[in-house]
Amino acid sequence: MTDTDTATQAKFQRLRLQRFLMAQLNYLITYVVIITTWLFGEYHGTELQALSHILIGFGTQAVFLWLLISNLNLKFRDPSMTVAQIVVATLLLTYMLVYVGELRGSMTTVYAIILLFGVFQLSRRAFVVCSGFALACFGSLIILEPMLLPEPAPVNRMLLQWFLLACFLAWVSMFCSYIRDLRERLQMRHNTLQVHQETLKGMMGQLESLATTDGLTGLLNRRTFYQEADRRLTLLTPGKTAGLAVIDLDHFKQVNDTYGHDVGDKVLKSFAQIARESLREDDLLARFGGEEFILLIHHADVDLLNQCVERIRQRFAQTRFAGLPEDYRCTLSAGLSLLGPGDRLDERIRQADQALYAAKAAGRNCSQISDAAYA
Ligand SMILES: Nc1nc2c(ncn2[C@@H]2O[C@H](COP(=O)(O)OP(=O)(O)OP(=O)(O)O)[C@@H](O)[C@H]2O)c(=O)[nH]1
Repeated sequence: MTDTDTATQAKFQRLRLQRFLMAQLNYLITYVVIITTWLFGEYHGTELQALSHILIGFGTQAVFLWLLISNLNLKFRDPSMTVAQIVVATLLLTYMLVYVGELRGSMTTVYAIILLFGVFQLSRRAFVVCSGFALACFGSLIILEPMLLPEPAPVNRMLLQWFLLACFLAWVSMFCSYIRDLRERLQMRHNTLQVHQETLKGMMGQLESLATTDGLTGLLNRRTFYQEADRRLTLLTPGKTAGLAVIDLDHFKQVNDTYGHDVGDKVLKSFAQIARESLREDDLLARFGGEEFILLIHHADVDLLNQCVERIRQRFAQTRFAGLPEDYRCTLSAGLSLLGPGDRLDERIRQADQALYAAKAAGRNCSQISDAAYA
């Protein structure tokens, strides 16, 4: 089970416990009714019956609480145990109604309150079955009362109460069904919104990627390079330098003209891959334009910068590209420079560019270091 699953499960368990505790208020009301009717001599049963009702109530609720706290309820098909809790509460209420005499009429509404606990959990069918069960329990009173009490209530009154309860529960069922529909619609709307939110997030990510990277090579684009390089320049501490290299593929026009633009694109993509694989994660590599690339290595001196560029140059010069003849080798030239704290980026790029021209003039497939790097 993932951490998210565990968190969700814990959240639902908390909700179930909250609902259970709320139901205890209902029980409390029935205990208060039993005790007060008994105190006022209105309770038609014995003390033992009154006590047994309260004890059964405490006992059954203790079992539910234990199941919830020990997470054993999670093993059930319905971990909320809604039907079981409704059945127990309905039976206990019926047991109480036998003995509360005149209060019976008003206390029948508690059946509806018990059913309300199932409004979000029970299916429409289960809700109707639970309502039917409540009616059957109350109906059984009409049959059993003459056997249980010496002075049973008049049958006509009992039948009328049963009929009123049936009407009331039918209304509650309809109302709960309406609430459930409303909730389902809200849930659907919420789900749709969530899907839209995910899509938007994805699109934002794509837009960001489009705005910051070069579509062909996947490297950073020129604008993002400037932003990030400027930021890194401000982080340079006195005495430290960053290495800057402008890299240009040699005779690239020839590749395009002879073997086609598609092959040229593949060479550009391969260069990006080779260069990225030859560098560390935090080295900044960007496509500067056309077949020109720019590299910034944080905390590098001339030697380190030279080593990095040489690594790329040699690997690139040894690579065979699909679409080019077997013995055709592409090469690159590079101009190197160093950046120190307080330096102007565009000025250093211009110097690296000049060094690149020098490398081209020196026969290509090599790198040159700007004199300014030694200053
Ligand atoms: N396939 C492809 N070619 C590109 C792309 N961007 C620029 N180019 C080509 O790169 C070539 C650059 O040519 P030049 O600037 O003459 O340079 P070069 O042929 O590499 O010569 P030197 O730099 O002097 O070695 C041009 O033909 C551009 O069309 C691209 O995205 N894909």
